Amino acid sequence: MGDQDLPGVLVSGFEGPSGICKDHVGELQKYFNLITVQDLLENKTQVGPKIQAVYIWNRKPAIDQELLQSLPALKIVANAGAGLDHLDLKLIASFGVKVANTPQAVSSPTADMGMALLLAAARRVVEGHQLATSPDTKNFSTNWLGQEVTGSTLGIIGMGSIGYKVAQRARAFEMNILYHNRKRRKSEEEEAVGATYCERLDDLLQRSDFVMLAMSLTPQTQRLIGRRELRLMKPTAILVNIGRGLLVDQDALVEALQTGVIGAAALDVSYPEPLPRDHPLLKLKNVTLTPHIGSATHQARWQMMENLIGSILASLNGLPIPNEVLLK
Ligand SMILES: O=CC(=O)O
Repeated sequence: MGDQDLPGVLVSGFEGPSGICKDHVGELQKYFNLITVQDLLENKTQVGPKIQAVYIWNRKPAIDQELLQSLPALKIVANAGAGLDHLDLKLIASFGVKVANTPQAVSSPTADMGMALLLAAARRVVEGHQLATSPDTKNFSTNWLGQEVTGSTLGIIGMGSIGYKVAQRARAFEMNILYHNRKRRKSEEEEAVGATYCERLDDLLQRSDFVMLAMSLTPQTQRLIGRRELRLMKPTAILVNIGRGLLVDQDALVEALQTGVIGAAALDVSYPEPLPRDHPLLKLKNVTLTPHIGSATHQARWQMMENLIGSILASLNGLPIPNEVLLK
């Protein structure tokens, strides 16, 4: 534990992949007394009442009824990231606790990641790397053909801040851009990136060479891309997912990739994460997988931490909370 006079903030831990970012601990300790879940478990009655905020990093710690009941002084749950599918917002609100997240910090790096995956899958970068570094040079070839990005059509599903930044980037690659979203963007916003609205998802799927999933996971978007939707796509189409694994029916995706229903997939997200090591997606050459690293840059992660510090301090001081998540 840190300085006992500072406000108590619960963090998942300091160690391992689910701990908070190691480089951030010193900065956080300038403002807060960091209390780990382990500290809380070991001494619930003494530690629980000191905790005024929960700092969620890598979707940890999980917030459930039992945890909320053990934190009587809790004011805010501060979540690193844009997605909120791991939080029960109604439950948290029922305890009078606020929620904040960090949407601005993640949108550019996640859009960059979407383009990185799109380009990698189109130009078969991972397979190419394996070929170029293989001890056996007999297959080394410059007849290593992929899909042309310039002039192709990108369909973006989910035109929030991440989707829009993808469109800005895709425009520089001279792509034709279609998008589908719950709400149509203003015409000036469409014109600024040259994006055409597709009211029908099916239209977008049929017309796109690349389909990029950039929406959040909700009960309405869960498994939005299933067997039927994959069959609407072109047999050469490349599906890129920078949203959440559950946006796609993964079994249907495996089948589509194995049988040539679509060309390839590039996924930053899956379910579960990580995939079991014997999962069929891991065996397919036409799959590029990364470990949910959309926002994983030094700059974005530092900004996320600074934003969360700001939101926690504002809530503890009774000020308007930057990036507060309001219940719809
Ligand atoms: O997954 C990343 C995020 O929710 O920002």
